[in-house]
Amino acid sequence: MMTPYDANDDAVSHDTDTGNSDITATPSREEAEAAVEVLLRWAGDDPTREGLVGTPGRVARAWKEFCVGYTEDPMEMLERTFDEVEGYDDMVMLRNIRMESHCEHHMVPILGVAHIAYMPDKRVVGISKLARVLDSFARRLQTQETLTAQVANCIQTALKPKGVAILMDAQHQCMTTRGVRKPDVSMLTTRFTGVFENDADLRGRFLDQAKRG
Ligand SMILES: Nc1nc2c(ncn2[C@@H]2O[C@H](COP(=O)(O)OP(=O)(O)OP(=O)(O)O)[C@@H](O)[C@H]2O)c(=O)[nH]1
Ligand SMILES: [Zn+2]
Repeated sequence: MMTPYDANDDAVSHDTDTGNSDITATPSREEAEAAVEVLLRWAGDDPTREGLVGTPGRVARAWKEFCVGYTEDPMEMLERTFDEVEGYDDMVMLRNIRMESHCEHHMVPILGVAHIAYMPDKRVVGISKLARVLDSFARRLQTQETLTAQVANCIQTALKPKGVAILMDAQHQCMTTRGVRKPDVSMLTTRFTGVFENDADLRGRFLDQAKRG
C-alpha cells in the first residue's frame, strides 16, 4: 500500500511558484523541522542554543517512527493463516500486549496493555501478527475507542473467526501529566464481536483471563 508517507521525505507537491499551499500535502522535512522550532520558541526556549540545535531533526524523525502505522496495511499482516491445527476450536488469547500510542487531541503518549482473543473458525494466525496489527493501528494519532474498534474490526474482517474480544487498559498522559492530572487513572475499553457478543459465559472467560494477567 503506497501512501504519501512512503515517499521520500522531501517529495511533496509544493506549489512554490504560486504561493498556494495545499494543507493535505505531505510537508517537507524542512517544514516539519521549522514547525518544531516554532514550538520550541512557543514553549519559551531558544532553538539556537547548543542543546536544542539538533532537536527539530530528532523530533521529526521520532514522529515518523511514532506514526509509522500510516504507511502500513494491517490487513496484509493477517494474510498468512494455518489450518492444520487438529481441529482446535477454542479461544486463542494474547494477554498483556504492551501498547504505545499517541492521543489525537494532545499528541502525548497513551501507554498500556491490550488483551486480544479470537475464536477460530478452522484457520488460525501466527500469534505475533495480532501484536503487529495492534502496533500498526497504535502507531498513529488515536483515541482509545477508535484503536480498540479498528483492531477488532481488522481481525474480524481479515481472519473471519467466530468472534473477536479485545480489552485495552491504558493511561493517557494528557490526563496524568497535565490538565486534570489524575496519575492513577486508567481507561478501559472493550470490543466484542460474534460469539463473544452473544455468549456471556465466553465473554466472562475472556474477561477473567485478562484480569489474571
Ligand atoms: N474519549 C476519549 N477522550 C480522550 C482520549 N484521549 C484524550 N481524551 C480526552 O479528550 C478531551 C479533549 O478535551 P478538550 O476540552 O477539547 O481539551 P482540553 O482543554 O485539553 O481538556 P482537558 O484535558 O480536560 O484539559 C479531554 O477530555 C481528554 O481527556 C481518548 O482516547 N478517548
Ligand atoms: Zn489527550
